[in-house]
Amino acid sequence: MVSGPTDGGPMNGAHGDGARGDGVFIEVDHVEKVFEVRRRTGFLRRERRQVRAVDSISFTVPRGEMVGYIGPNGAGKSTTIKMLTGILTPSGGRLRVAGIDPSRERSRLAHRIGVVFGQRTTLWWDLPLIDSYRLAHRMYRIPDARYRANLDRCVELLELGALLDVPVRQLSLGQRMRGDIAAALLHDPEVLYLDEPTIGLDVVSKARVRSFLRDLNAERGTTVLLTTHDLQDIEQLCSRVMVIDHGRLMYDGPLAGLHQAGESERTLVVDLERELPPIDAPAPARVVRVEGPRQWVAFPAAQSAAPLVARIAAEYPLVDLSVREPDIEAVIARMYEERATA
Ligand SMILES: Nc1ncnc2c1ncn2[C@@H]1O[C@H](COP(=O)(O)OP(=O)(O)OP(=O)(O)O)[C@@H](O)[C@H]1O
Repeated sequence: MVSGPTDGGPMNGAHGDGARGDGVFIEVDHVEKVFEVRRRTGFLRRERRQVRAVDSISFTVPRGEMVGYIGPNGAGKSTTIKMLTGILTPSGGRLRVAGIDPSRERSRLAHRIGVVFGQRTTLWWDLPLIDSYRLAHRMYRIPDARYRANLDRCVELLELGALLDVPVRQLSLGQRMRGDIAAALLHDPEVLYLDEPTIGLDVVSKARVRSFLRDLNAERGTTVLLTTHDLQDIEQLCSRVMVIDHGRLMYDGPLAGLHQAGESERTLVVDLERELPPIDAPAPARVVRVEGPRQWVAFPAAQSAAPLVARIAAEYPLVDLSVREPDIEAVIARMYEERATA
């Protein structure tokens, strides 16, 4: 990560090979992963079943982009990341990272990628944090000057100075996560896969991790693929988001477009002078909640609020009103619901 563009580091395409001429760094073309699962169904009986964890997914990621990869539990996110790192071999389709087929040349690729799994650590549990970094130094054969520069920068930006001599098992979750992120970056990876990097962190630690990732991407052009259940991670870091469900890509585009894709709604929060029966709103607008004199009227996000506001103001004893934009959680929940009932 931390090599500057002038010190001969790998940033700015200095690797030369790999990324296509058009800047595409990750290529996923109709990739599938099918697991064979055996289930006991009786005393000596076993049933074989296939789980299609990833179902003909295609996308490309250009160098330097930060992309969110989201979906409900069991959607196929981790399986995709495991195929991108070469841990798993696809059952079908074509996959390239920096021009490398991950499962065929896993160790060659390992020098160019960094991986952080929020729920597991790659650090040595009983050893002081610094020992895991020394090990990575040797394992990845990082040149001494580069290692020192990268470590110094990570220590400074992730505030690890006081933690280097502390055994990993004594670190808090947030401290360990920052330690893990540093470990993944010491060898200057061009792409960083982050699987739930802010899970379980408090607000301050989340902010610190997000700000570090933003800087890393802006300064070093590191490509980032981010899997998370925390949609604020996506809102604050990614201009593009991919939504996966049941192994299929449901949406790939800018965050703003998700609202449209989810056919989301806005809500008019209406304060009346007194408690009244639900407002008679013209369809498709409708009252979705009533609490004393306050009522919530949902209407399509693409529609102007003005006619609805004018009508309510003319027909009801209005005290105050405000319009609430849909939050991304609601939009995505709606997308999942629609798919489940389709
Ligand atoms: N090694 C495996 N053997 C059999 N089935 C598996 C295996 N790994 C994953 N699966 C199944 O594949 C599907 C996708 O799992 P995956 O872990 O990729 O989902 P995910 O989106 O990462 O979920 P989560 O958010 O819960 O981590 C699930 O149905 C899961 O049970």
